[in-house]
Amino acid sequence: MKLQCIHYENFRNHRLLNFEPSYGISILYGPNASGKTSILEGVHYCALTRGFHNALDSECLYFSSDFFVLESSFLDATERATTVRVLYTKEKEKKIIVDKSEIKPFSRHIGRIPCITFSPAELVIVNGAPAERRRFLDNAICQTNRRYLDDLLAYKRVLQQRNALIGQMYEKTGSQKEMLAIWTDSLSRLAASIVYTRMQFLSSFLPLFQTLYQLLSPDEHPTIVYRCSLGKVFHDSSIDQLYSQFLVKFEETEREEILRGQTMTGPHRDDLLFLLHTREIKKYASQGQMRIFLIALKLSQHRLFSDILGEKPICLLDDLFSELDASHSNAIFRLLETCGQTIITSAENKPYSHVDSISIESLKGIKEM
Ligand SMILES: Nc1ncnc2c1ncn2[C@@H]1O[C@H](COP(=O)(O)OP(=O)(O)OP(=O)(O)O)[C@@H](O)[C@H]1O
Repeated sequence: MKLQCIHYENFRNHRLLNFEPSYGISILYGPNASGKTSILEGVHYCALTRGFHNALDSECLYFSSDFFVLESSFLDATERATTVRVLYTKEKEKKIIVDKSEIKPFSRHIGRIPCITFSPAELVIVNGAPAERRRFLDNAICQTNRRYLDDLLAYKRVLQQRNALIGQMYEKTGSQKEMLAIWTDSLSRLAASIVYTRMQFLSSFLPLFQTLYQLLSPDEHPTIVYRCSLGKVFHDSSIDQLYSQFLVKFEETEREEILRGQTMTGPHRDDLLFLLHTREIKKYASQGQMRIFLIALKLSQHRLFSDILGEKPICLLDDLFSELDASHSNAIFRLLETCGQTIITSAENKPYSHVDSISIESLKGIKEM
């Protein structure tokens, strides 16, 4: 997938701006706070319907304005063009228009413009709370598997209903018990399908990840383990086996769940363990090792998407090279040369060959700095 051009109006600090990256690797350089990250964020909106790091739409609105517009055009591997327009107004919320048709719900757009990101703020995937790793895994799967996104949305709804019910169940009544059995069954089915899909994804992802990681840091041995709140699960378990395990677990923990007023087992409680030489990375690794781990995760995601979709995702890499030594930067660069369109932001103009260096000052339009 390639971004041909994108136009920004009232988006973050850009009143009016056009950006046309090259189809290979571009380094977008400029001083701090000149709006480089905001340019990547606009592309992210057009590809994945939202800004970086759960930013609210209203936060992306140029401070004193009432609306923002992003207009972009993409070309896929068969040279078919897709135009994406994102329009946000304070009053009417956000609209996504793809090739002149409005998209609703926004989830229907996910996967159309495959894209991967790297930003220093995403280091929380490696060293933050389990929810960050679940979000990484879910986002990765959603871009290539529509059913998974539907399951996740349905799971969230059923979980809310079940939590609301067990929150009221200090005094059990017959009808509440019947309702609980219905929600538990639905939740178990969805949970089994989600855990199954996550484990399938990891079994394709892990070998790719280990190979790529060792190209970046040859003497280190990373691994990833799926930690399931069900307890021990086998990688070759079927959806039906997982479903039965969930039903048994919910039966065993019913009293405790009612006492606590919440659902204690399920994919919303699972985690990924990231290990380097069998030690948990978030407890023992250096800052540089964590960065390399994250970069390897993202590049593996890129490889996997390319294999599944037959389409190379666009790479949006914010401040990629800070805190990395020259040998790791060079190794990453060699890998990026095969990744298709890549846009890297940097405070400095990096002297790499086969790279289009773009100064943010040179972009057309009015920039507020
Ligand atoms: N909604 C908004 N309206 C106007 N300006 C904003 C808005 N949100 C953020 N900004 C400002 O836009 C500027 C550009 O931020 P951005 O993160 O894109 O810069 P950058 O070039 O990536 O900086 P750095 O090199 O320091 O990472 C910052 O000064 C930021 O405070």
